[in-house]
Amino acid sequence: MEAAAASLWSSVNSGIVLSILAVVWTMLWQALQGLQLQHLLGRHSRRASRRLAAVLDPYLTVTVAEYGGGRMRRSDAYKEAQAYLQRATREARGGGGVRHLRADPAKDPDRVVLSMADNEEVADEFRGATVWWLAYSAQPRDDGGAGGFFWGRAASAERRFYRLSFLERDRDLVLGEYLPHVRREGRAVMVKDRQRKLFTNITGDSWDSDGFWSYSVWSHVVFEHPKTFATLAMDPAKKKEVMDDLDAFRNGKDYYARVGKAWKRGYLLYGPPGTGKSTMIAAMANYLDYDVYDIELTSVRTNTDLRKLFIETTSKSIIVIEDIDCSLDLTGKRKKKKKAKDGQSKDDGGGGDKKDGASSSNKDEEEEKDGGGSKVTLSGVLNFIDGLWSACGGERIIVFTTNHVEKLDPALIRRGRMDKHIEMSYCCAEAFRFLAKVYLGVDSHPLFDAVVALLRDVDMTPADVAENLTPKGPGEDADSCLATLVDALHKAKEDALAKKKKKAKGKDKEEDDDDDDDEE
Ligand SMILES: Nc1ncnc2c1ncn2[C@@H]1O[C@H](COP(=O)(O)OP(=O)(O)OP(=O)(O)O)[C@@H](O)[C@H]1O
Ligand SMILES: [Mg+2]
Repeated sequence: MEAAAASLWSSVNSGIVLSILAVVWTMLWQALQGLQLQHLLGRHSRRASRRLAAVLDPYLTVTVAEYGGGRMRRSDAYKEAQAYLQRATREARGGGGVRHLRADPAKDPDRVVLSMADNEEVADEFRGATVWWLAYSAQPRDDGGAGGFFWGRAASAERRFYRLSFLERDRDLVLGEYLPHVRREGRAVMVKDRQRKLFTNITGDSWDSDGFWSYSVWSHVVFEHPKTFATLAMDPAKKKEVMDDLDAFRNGKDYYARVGKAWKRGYLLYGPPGTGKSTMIAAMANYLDYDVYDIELTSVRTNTDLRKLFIETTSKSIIVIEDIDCSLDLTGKRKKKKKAKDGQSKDDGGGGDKKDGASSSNKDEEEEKDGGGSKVTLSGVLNFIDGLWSACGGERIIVFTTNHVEKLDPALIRRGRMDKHIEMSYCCAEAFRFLAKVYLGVDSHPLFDAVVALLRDVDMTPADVAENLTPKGPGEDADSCLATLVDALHKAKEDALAKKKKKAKGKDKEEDDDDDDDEE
């Protein structure tokens, strides 16, 4: 009982001391403000006040190291904390802000990435709790010359750290909620700030983002395609459907986890040349803010190489195989022919080509051994789309384009592999009106009706319509461009009629020849 009373008394005492200190400190602080010394002493006095308070309510710290656990790659947690703090540094103003910044080269050569300089501290608020982040660095161990070369620049660079300090009473809040919040927000900042890339499977060595000289199955350039859905001409209802589908995919992480599906989606874009399939891919990438991996299938030697390419793609990306029907003979006929030529039974050949999943990998190896040039097979591509490996990483969209959907093997384009089939068609009235608005800035014109009527009879691609609507010189305006389009449509109509007549004539002649043969 006595002990309890003593402890109560001591906590009351410490409460009183704390209150007195707080009052004294507030008075001192106001006096300093009055003397306009806040800017000079602000940071030092804040730190001193925290040390004072720490005597009564101890601080806990968490250190985030740039290269944690002896690994060669920068730790994700460090990168996320850095991105989070970069934003906090950008947003902090006045006395609470960081005064000493560190500038690192940015991807854009004219800019720098600003972060906290060493020994700078920034305060952050989270649900009523205050935390403090301190940046500091340590010199690396000297491991004597050669090692440094092999481990790359990272080994010789200084090691950087962030130390997070918080009050013990906020322990659960900070560890359980604030730190995950920092990582999440940091990731979002990284995604927003990153420069999107267009990758191609022409291999090369390069410095990676962590300063290592590395071999990569992909090489890239910055992705800067200007096309967006706002300038893509297609049936508005169809466009909305595609955009809604992309939104559902992007926000569907929980849904995919709940139904036990890998977080990926396949799109098949089909239609005649010039109807906007490649353009649609650029619009999708810009809409989702994803990287694009463009696979040139004829340069992929084996199914194993195709798998490697897939594994090295990152999430939040669109993987594209254009003109899939032309890239390779994916129907399995090639193999049957070859086996027939070798005098082998047909039964042990092409049937297995359509197998998917991990079980087909032995078949893949067999298939890879015969034939020359690219030996990617249908089963290799099926595996690539929805084999076990394809589930790694998540958040990927796979897009195939083709001019001849009827030529593709049904196994390749069944739902589940290519979940959404989008037909890109010839220019319709809506698409024309849209293009006229985008290219000429006109909503209506006396020639619109003529164009719309002609488009009903003639197949013209959006690419051709767009070309005719593009002013070619300073004297050209909406009137002249629309007149050019009407002429082009008339000509296309005449050509189509002439072609039709010629075809009919050819057919009649063939029938006549057949009749003669019968009579003979
Ligand atoms: N629907 C469209 N909306 C706006 N512009 C379009 C559209 N379709 C085509 N274009 C324009 O036409 C050009 C060719 O289009 P694109 O390369 O996307 O055609 P494609 O369907 O991929 O053709 P291919 O089958 O030959 O690869 C692009 O530069 C684009 O600006
Ligand atoms: Mg194309």
